[in-house]
Amino acid sequence: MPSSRSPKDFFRPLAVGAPQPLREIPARPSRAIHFFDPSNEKMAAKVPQLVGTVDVLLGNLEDAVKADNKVAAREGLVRIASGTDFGPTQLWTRINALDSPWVLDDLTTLVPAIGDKLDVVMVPKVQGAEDIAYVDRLLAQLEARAGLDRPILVHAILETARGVANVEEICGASPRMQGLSLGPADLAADRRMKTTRVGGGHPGYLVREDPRRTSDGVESNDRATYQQDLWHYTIARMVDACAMHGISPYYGPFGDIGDPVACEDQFRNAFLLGCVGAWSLHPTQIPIAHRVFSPSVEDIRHARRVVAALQRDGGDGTGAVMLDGKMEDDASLKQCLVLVELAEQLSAVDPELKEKYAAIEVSDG
Ligand SMILES: CC(=O)SCCNC(=O)CCNC(=O)[C@H](O)C(C)(C)COP(=O)(O)OP(=O)(O)OC[C@H]1O[C@@H](n2cnc3c(N)ncnc32)[C@H](O)[C@@H]1OP(=O)(O)O
Ligand SMILES: O=CC(=O)O
Ligand SMILES: [Mg+2]
Repeated sequence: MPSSRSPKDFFRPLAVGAPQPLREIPARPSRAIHFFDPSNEKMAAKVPQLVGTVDVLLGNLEDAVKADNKVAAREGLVRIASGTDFGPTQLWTRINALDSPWVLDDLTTLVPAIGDKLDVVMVPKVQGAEDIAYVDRLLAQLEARAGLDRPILVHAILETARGVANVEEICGASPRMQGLSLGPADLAADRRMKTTRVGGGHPGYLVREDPRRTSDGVESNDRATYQQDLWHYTIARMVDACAMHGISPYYGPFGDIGDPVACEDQFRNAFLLGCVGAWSLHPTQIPIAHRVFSPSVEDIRHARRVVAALQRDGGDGTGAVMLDGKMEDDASLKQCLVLVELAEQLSAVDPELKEKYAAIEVSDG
């Protein structure tokens, strides 16, 4: 709970007439958050055909949109959102940074015009709870004036050293907080890391096998090296902070569009650590994110077998059993239920996955 508001006030609307804040953030699948620049005509033209093929479409107004195109991007997003039926696909936007000359107009334009269609506002370069408090109050005022009946949620990008230091208070700063994304490019710059990439690893960040000596005492030069994950620490902190506050963590961008293999690896590391999705910068990254952030048929089969084993003969899920030579108990059951619940949520939005998961046969034993 943030220190700036007492527990009794935490779920009160921040403006008279603003919608009631949510007590729980709905777990809507958001495996790929697909970025498009609404001022780019070619990209904008692709939005209608992307509806239904991706969990989230995000109209980006911040970095990657030229300064001269900021107004066109904002107006383009209003036009696209007004003229598109998004069906099951969520619509998000990334507004400009809170210290930029554009952000006030971003919010005061978007909320009255398309606030009823916007699910989530992504706020870049969040430094602390005070940034969320500012957006929270302003959104409440704008929602009240626009007569909106549901609150727009807020997603923070973790891309400054101070933001990382304050990650727990950011996650708990408002009932609007929906999630956090890692912003590896800005974070690297802010931390003065010596990298030049948008996410992903670096061949120089590695561990090396110890030297091996042959029987005559000569050192072998043949020592294996293993590239390490530059983002492990930050993602792990994000995951814990999000879990503690009941919101969702996401890996952010992977800039090497031409390297789908490394993109998939980076996304999978994040998935295994607890993230629910990642950004897609190019249409080719959508299927990668959907594949990675959907549990495999094998994982769901195993998870269902564990659930069945612990609930067999009226079992209540407690105790220990042996399955395939391994001990399963209350704790492994809970892990399996995470996967089973995710499969159910994904089945509700993805007919292909629904069919695959439904076809899984769970054998006894
Ligand atoms: C660090 C950060 O902040 S990351 C987040 C901010 N960055 C972004 O949002 C980047 C978004 N993506 C892009 O700008 C582009 O994909 C780029 C610059 C990376 C590559 O663009 P291009 O060189 O045009 O890619 P490419 O030639 O492969 O595009 C093929 C087609 O897909 C379209 N396309 C490319 N990216 C997208 C996209 N994100 N959404 C929809 N359509 C897209 C192109 O317009 C092109 O259309 P066409 O066939 O009608 O000509
Ligand atoms: O905004 C994203 C980043 O990596 O920076
Ligand atoms: Mg950034």
